Amino acid sequence: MTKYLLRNTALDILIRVGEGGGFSHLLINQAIEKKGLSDRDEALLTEIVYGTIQRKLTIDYYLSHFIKGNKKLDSWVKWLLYMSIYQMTYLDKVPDHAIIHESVEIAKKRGHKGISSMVNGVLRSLQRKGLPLFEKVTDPVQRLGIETSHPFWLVKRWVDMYGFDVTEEMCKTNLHHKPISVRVQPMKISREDAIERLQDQGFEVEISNFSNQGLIITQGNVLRSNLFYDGYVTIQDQSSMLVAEMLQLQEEMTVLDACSAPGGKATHIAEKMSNKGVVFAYDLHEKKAKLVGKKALELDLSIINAKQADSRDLASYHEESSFDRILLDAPCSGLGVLRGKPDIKYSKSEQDIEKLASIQIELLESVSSLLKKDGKLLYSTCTVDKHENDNVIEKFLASHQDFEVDSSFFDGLPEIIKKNSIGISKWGVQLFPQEFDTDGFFLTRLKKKR
Ligand SMILES: C[S@@+](CC[C@H](N)C(=O)[O-])C[C@H]1O[C@@H](n2cnc3c(N)ncnc32)[C@H](O)[C@@H]1O
Repeated sequence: MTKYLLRNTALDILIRVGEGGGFSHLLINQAIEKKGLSDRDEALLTEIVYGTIQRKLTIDYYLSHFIKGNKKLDSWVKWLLYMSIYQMTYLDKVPDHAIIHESVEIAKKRGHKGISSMVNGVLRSLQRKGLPLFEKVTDPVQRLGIETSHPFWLVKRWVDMYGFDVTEEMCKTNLHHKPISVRVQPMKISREDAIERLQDQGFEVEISNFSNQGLIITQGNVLRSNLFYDGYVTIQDQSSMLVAEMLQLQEEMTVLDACSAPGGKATHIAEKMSNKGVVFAYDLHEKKAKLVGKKALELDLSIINAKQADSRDLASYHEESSFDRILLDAPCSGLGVLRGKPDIKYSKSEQDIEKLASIQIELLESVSSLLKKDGKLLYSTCTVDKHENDNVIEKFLASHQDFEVDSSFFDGLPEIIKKNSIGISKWGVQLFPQEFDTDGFFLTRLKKKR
């Protein structure tokens, strides 16, 4: 594909994301499949789209110094400028004059001469004058938001919850790539053999401290390895691997995974049970529930019973006290996964967080009645927000005297977390992305006393 076409494709994706017409990771995958891109083109397309979205607010601040007044730009022109400024500022491989030339060509084809001259003028004056300084922004919270491209409300919320320093580190970490980690399917291959085979194929691999099935791939695209194709390893963030590790699973248990799609944790649970027992895996959406079944098949796990259901109504399918273990990996705002899904930081609002917190409580209330006495319930989210994490647990426990936080949960955490985590509270563990290079994630384990 020519560089011109590649940038045009990137622009199409950015415009659709900007209009709320899809998530960037899905649109990129669609484009890659449809256009059959080479590895290099795929990497550049991904870099331009993700990078531009990831830095959107910072770039908008830069742009505001070169387009004065309230000049209203068409959405496609704005994205073209964002995309061009991203490449000029953050990518060294392509010279500025080539980026400007192609942007002007795109502007000519999509618009008219006036627009292409304006694009040319803006990009050339940015090239000539250089980038404006952040020091001009005097409020530190606002400055942090602009510098790291996070919306003001979110930075302020995090500063109020966790303090300025933790927030600053988190925002900075969110701008960088996260290493890919995989989970080995232990019934098909040992971790040692998987390491050897991956290394033989040229991958660089490290062992995870979070799970004895976990590996971190520091070099190489594991999606292209035959171990991945053949279901010997599956992609999973290390923080998510902690969930099944902390559920104290045994063979022949009856387990509920109330919010299970696409099935990362349900399959891990089945592996921990050596595929003996039963895992009921539900999801609100039929299509998504099917993904869980598909994933179980890929990993040769037969004890997972994946179905569609609203887990707030599970009492109509299962009797009270029927599960040894329950996982509630709740729907959440996803503010812990901004490195992989940068669109989330612009699409979520404080009202969404309120709504999600009520759904999380409803789900907890409903599934908790299905837990056996002495059973364990693990609650987790991939977000960094007290309202959806600590506060949900606190509220639930205040009205459910028969439950408590299982104190042995904290003893069982990996040493690295026990020694270094800044997010341990009496309600559970908040992992920040900067701490262990994982997603931002919350988990805790509750126990039923009577
Ligand atoms: C965080 S994701 C689960 C990820 C999954 N546990 C895994 O490891 O692959 C939350 C899931 O909850 C589902 N969900 C949302 N509301 C639900 C409800 N009321 N009942 C059941 N599932 C629900 C969503 O469709 C989404 O797939």
